[in-house]
Amino acid sequence: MQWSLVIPVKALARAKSRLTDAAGDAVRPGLALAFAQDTVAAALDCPEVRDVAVVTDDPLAGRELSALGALILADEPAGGLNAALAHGAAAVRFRRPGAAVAALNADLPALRPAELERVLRAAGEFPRSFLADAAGIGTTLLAAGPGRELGPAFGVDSRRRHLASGAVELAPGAVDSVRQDVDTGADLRAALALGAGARTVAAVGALPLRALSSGCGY
Ligand SMILES: Nc1nc2c(ncn2[C@@H]2O[C@H](COP(=O)(O)OP(=O)(O)OP(=O)(O)O)[C@@H](O)[C@H]2O)c(=O)[nH]1
Ligand SMILES: C=C(OP(=O)(O)O)C(=O)O
Repeated sequence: MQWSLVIPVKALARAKSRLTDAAGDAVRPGLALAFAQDTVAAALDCPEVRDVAVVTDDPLAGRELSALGALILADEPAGGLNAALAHGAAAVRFRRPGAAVAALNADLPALRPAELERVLRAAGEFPRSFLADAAGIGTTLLAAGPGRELGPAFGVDSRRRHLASGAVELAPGAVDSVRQDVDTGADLRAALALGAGARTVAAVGALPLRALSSGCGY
């Protein structure tokens, strides 16, 4: 089954606030953009992915992610992450009513196409399913097969909410790169250890050395 991915990207100036100690205001927007670029590029390289729609109002993110091949949708109705995802899924299905749709976070800089392929193949077995994040508390991917509502409930403790909503928790092996979202300096070190994409590696190269030491407060 081929999937349409919906990837939400918050305005870069406000994104990744939990990385503030590791990366100050001057570099954090560039880091958030690099995460999104590496996520979208890897997603578009995955054979199970038909297309990628990015929901964002950020002009720079829109230009850069469009250049990679993503369709850019307005961040409507300006009601936060879950409203943006519901809007994105509806827009995808307006164009192709039978689409299988999956929401994927934009902060997966180590994402590998082959690992995303394993997750999406597993998702194809269920009407609605999700993948928990590396911390085991959140969600990095929520999938809805043809004819099923996405029903996004991302945010703090979303693993529990997605389970309670009836979505099946996926447990494919060897998909660390799909689980490794980056919220903190420790997450960023973990993503770099897995092997982050080229844009993230370049953006991290611009950080002061202390940002990635384990004494940065995380
Ligand atoms: N389009 C859109 N995307 C959002 C919004 N809020 C969060 N996101 C995206 O949702 C995904 C998960 O975001 P979070 O990690 O919860 O938030 P964040 O802003 O990136 O990081 P924090 O500021 O540290 O919470 C990322 O891809 C964000 O860019 C929103 O209001 N609109
Ligand atoms: C939005 C989520 O991600 P984060 O852990 O980045 O807040 C989530 O896990 O539902």
